[in-house]
Amino acid sequence: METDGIFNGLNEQQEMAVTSTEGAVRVIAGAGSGKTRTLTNRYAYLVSELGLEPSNLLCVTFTNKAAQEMRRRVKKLVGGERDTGYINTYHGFCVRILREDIHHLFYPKQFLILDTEDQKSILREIYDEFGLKVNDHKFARILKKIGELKADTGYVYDLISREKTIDPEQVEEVDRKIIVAYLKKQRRVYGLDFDDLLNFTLVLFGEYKDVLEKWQERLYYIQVDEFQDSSPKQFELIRILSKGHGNVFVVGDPDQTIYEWRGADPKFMVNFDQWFPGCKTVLLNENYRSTPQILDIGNALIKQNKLRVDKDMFTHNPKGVNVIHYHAKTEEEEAKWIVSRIQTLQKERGASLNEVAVLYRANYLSRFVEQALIHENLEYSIFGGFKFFERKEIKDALAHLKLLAFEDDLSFMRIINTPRRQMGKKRITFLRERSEEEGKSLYQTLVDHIDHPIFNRTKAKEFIEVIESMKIKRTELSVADLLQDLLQGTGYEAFIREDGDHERLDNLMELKHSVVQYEEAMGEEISLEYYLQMLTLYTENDREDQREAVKLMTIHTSKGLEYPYVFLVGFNERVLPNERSLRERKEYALEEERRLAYVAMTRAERELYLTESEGTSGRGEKKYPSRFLFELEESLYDRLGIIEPEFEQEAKEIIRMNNQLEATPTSDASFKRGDRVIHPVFGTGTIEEVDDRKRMYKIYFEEMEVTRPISWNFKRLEKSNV
Ligand SMILES: Nc1ncnc2c1ncn2[C@@H]1O[C@H](COP(=O)(O)OP(=O)(O)OP(=O)(O)O)[C@@H](O)[C@H]1O
Repeated sequence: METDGIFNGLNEQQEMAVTSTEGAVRVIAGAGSGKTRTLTNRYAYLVSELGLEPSNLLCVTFTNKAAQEMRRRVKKLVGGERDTGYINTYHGFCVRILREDIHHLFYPKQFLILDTEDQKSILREIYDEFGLKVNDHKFARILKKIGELKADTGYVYDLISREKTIDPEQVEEVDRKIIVAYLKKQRRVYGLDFDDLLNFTLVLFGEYKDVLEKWQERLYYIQVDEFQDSSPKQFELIRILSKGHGNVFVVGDPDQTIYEWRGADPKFMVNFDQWFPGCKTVLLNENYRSTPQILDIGNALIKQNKLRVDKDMFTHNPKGVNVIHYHAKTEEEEAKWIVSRIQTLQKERGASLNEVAVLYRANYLSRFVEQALIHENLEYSIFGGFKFFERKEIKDALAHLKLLAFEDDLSFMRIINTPRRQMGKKRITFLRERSEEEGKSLYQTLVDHIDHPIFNRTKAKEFIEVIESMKIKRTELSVADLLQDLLQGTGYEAFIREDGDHERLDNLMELKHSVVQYEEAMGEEISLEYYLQMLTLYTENDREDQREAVKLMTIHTSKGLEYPYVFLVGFNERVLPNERSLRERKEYALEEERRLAYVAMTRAERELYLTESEGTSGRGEKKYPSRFLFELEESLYDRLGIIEPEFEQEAKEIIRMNNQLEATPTSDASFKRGDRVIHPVFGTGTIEEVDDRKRMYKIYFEEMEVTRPISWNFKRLEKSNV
């Protein structure tokens, strides 16, 4: 490969970044400024021009998708079948290290990797063993606590120690008991969850200098993409590894930090020279992706953030069409407009569906667009997720309705043991055999044999009672009410609530909302069968993903991607900015939400559409346009659809009120780390941590032997003299 190929089309700054191979280099690169191109070409430069082997180059990306894309591009540039395994995510790279060296920590090289579902099944076993109810100790909360424990690497030493660990039976406090039991089980199967992968690696490097030196020696050049989203531990890993040869190259855009909520800290990017004195900085501020109109609106929005360094992005791209904001009166109108616009793009611009992306803040928002697309027979696929009607909780919920309507075995099997009713394999086999002998459905067989001793100590009877009572009410109730009563009666909704996964609960709410809307749109009561038949249209699974299709995805998934035509939909207050995040993290969240809107807008190359609608949300709240729209001068976009002046007033008033709530002067920290305090309920404690972001303390309370997060706003915390 000629140097020409590598430098072809690079601008001066990009070329400087590519050829700055020695020492520490930081590239601050704005949206669409060619980060990916720069990283890829630098890698190719190291291989083709400097003659290095890929096995000496570490290239960390943020997602698996990005790693694959990078490998593909690198292969194209350098050719051949070289091992590009060190082009990887942090987790993927840690797996490689551990597969080679974890035996030092007395774990087998074939350790298991646990995903969230595995973690939950471990928890389920523990709850069963201790006879605990999920209700009191939601999985999400316990997993969060496990995550908090794993924020530090201390626990790894317990896991790898060959001494006997604490017996969970001996632990009084229930949460801690669960956590201790979790660690024990995890160790028994040699399972490592995502947090462990990094922690084990750090402990391994901390304890075994020779292992660390081997890796330091091996990795001559290190480069990291999306560096602004690195967590402290990820940064630590890079820092220690780069101590070997000192060649570390990081690329990122602080304006695109969208993972602060889970520990990313842009300070590593912004203050990089603190750790790498004398580092070189390259600024990429020419945008190659978007039209000036798109860039202007993105710039105008991101400038509202206070915690940032301005980069003055510019572009030489020719002017395009204006950005459009479409305001609809209802959600259906919004969806219909989006779809008809896509059809217009096909007709008038010759756009292919592959060139169109629909972005939204939360997964449940895909539903209304999906239905409109299906209605118009436009192919679509969901990037990084499932189509709405293919999501587990939606299929489960609908199985309740189907069971009621058809008593089919498939629906029965889906829900009989979800939530758990002790209807395991043995009892199901019993049912199956009887059902075959008697030629009846599984459900009917269960009804007929419910008094058989095998079903003692199960909750099958309660289940049947709910279904039977619903059968009686069936004709009187609307489909929406049937669904509501079924999900409540069988405990399915509570099960999802207890799981604590907000996304799944949002999806369930959205499903209910969609049934209500459907009935309203039909203008009359519809039968259950009719509704289910209509739904098969949406659940048919005969679409091939390879075909040309509109891409639907969350903004988080869209990071790093680009599309000629982008629709940012559901651009409503409470959605973007997301209400829950604002409640939890106040002004930090507001800035992160603004960055999300910025990431969404800057995905667009040629045309950008911002859409939102009036009406009510799945939670029954009135909808208003996002405050971010009002932050933008109207000259930056064309508005279609009319916002009545009174409605605008009302919207602004609501935003102002929300704003006040968010900005309610959260008091400053009155205590510092190490201070001794008295809490009216928990007693005396020591401040372990002062968290500026969440504006709270972590306090260890001695008498109860627990650590609790306490808000800075809590007024009844007093200084203790003991
Ligand atoms: N020097 C250049 N000349 C022409 N086009 C370029 C140049 N550099 C990058 N591009 C193009 O600009 C677009 C954006 O590049 P890339 O995807 O690498 O940006 P990025 O910095 O990763 O963006 P973001 O952070 O917003 O995801 C791509 O289509 C790329 O091909």
